[in-house]
Amino acid sequence: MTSTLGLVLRSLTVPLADAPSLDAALREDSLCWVLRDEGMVGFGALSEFSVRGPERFTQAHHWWATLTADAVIEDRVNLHGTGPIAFGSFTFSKVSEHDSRLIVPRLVLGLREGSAWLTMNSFQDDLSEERAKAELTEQLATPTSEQTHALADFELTTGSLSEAEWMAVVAAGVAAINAPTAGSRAVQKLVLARDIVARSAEPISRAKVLGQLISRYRECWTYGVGNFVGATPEMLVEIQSGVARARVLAGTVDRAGAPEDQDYPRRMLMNSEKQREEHEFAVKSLVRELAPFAADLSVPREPFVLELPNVWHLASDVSAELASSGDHLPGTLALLEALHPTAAVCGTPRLEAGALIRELEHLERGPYAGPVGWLDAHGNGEWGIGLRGAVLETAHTARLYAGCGIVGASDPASELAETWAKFRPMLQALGVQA
Ligand SMILES: C=C(O[C@@H]1C=C(C(=O)O)C=C[C@H]1O)C(=O)O
Repeated sequence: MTSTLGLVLRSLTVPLADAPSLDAALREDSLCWVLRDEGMVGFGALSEFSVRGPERFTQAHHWWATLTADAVIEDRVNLHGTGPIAFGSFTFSKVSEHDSRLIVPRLVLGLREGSAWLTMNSFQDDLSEERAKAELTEQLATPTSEQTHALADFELTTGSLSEAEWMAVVAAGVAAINAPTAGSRAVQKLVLARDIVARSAEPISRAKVLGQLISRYRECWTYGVGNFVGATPEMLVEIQSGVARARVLAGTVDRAGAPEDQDYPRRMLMNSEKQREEHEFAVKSLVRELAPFAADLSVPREPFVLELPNVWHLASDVSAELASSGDHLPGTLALLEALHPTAAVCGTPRLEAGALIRELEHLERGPYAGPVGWLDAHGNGEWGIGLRGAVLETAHTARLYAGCGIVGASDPASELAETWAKFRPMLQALGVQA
């Protein structure tokens, strides 16, 4: 943990003409949050807060609130993401041995609505437009890895469980759903995940991996916070000017080998009782947790089919006007704490599903399926669910995670196949697969 007691955060945001594209700006250790070429890339860590345990959101909130309370901010751009921001990643589990963290970069290059900006943060009185631009030029001059994106030489191994063991876990989950034990509330949906490990002969280029994800997964938020990288299609919550938006996903069909038939995804998702049920659980759980914070909540009657390069998902975009108590809107981190984990990554009911995951899954999820994103000093931010990602454990090793919603009608072999479809974005970005 870095103590920032007594330090005054200063932040300057200036418009930037001739900005490089965000993927071209990525260096090996950049922070990243990009959707369709827009978003933010951060350089350097001015200040970082690391935390573990059940109070991780509250403690992170206090750190950020203290740091920004007396901040001296000059924002000449005023867009979503300008001013001082912190990138962050929180573990799925409150008992995880991985750190949750917030990182305030020294520099942020941002692009939104066609406008580019540069933010410089400091604890000294040394901010100026010239200095910020000079530091960006210096950052961009540092080379990224020479590794070209050819199919690299990788060895893939299973992580904590073999495929057969994981299918047995899914079968146990299905059995628990179909024959609930007396005395506890029955689990109706459960999300079970697994991990695989990719070892590369060559050092993995984090910048290239992120670049691949940005260019291939245009409907996904490509994130890079510390050693956690990926491209998630699921928005836990975006908060902008008092409005919260979420994109809830659940229900998946693999596109690999799918028939050409245009109607196939709709038929497989919209007309499938199992998929619709899984989706319903996820939407309901989000709405239930969001409702206490909302003055007005808008929930679509029907989901839509979201097309990604690897899979189709059932998707629902929910939005809410946040209710203020006094003159305060709920803090971003308070909202995250309430919404996480949704039934898209945990299950229904949440407590019982969580207990069953701990009992059955045999996986340290780390940051996988936890919130990942950024927040500003005014309560705005974007927090995706950390899916379709990997932890770059060493220069040569990536641990990939994927999970599936399990209901009473789930089949272990189909769920195993679904995890492979969900590993695909990272496998392709690493160069393990074409
Ligand atoms: C759990 C994951 O994805 C979640 C589970 C889904 C499903 O079971 O259909 C779909 C989207 C996500 O909400 C994952 O990608 O690892």
